[in-house]
Amino acid sequence: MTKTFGDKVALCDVSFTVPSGQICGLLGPNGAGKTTLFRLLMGILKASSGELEVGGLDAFEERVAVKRLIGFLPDEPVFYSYMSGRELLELSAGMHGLDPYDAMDWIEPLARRLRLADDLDNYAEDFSRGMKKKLGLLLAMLHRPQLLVLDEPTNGLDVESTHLFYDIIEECASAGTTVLFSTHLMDHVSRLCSHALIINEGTLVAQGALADLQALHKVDTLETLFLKLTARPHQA
Ligand SMILES: Nc1ncnc2c1ncn2[C@@H]1O[C@H](COP(=O)(O)OP(=O)(O)OP(=O)(O)O)[C@@H](O)[C@H]1O
Repeated sequence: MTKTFGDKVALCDVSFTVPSGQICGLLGPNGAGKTTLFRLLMGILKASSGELEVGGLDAFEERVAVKRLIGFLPDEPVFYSYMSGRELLELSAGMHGLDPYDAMDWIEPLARRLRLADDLDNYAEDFSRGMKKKLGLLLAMLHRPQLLVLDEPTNGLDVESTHLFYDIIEECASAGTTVLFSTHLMDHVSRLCSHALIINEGTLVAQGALADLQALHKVDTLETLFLKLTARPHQA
């Protein structure tokens, strides 16, 4: 699958699979194409050539159905300014055809674990960056999607919240949810993920189980592997 913006090739012949029920880290330097890949997965963008499927459905042509399979946390979640966190969750539940009371019964314990429950009745626009990320995760998980797609999920989270966030993601994966998340934090991927995709300048340079990738490239750490596969010449 290839995605161009005018003359710019953002993703070039990228072909990948995310193993079901696993946590997969999407890594790449700034501008590598990670957010573009997520926007293609969500049907926000259309591939310039090739295909991208989610659960056997075309990510663009069948994007309404695909959105039922995916929970997406954008890097910078944006909310309606006049709605509280709770109202946003209830609205989202309705859009997914869920009973809002049942949905809140399932999501409120998670809000409590993330220390967000006491703020749910405040306007989401007034939330701090980390609080917006937490609400974004709850919105992504609300309809119990098969695939969680998280764009730099721990950006803006404090240390304790990062641990709580990852605990929840690991529980989702244990329950069968597939997780794909982008980050620049190699140690987080090493700790959390079984698999990784590495993109460099729009090209997929590695994909597979972390242990296999490190053995294949004869490196001890993911960071060394990343630096090896994404080395670029200095700018003049
Ligand atoms: N709408 C667009 N129009 C033109 N170019 C774009 C557009 N969206 C992305 N690009 C370009 O595509 C490339 C990939 O961008 P993308 O945002 O996917 O990178 P990224 O890996 O998410 O980067 P970062 O780690 O900095 O968030 C960049 O060169 C970017 O400038």
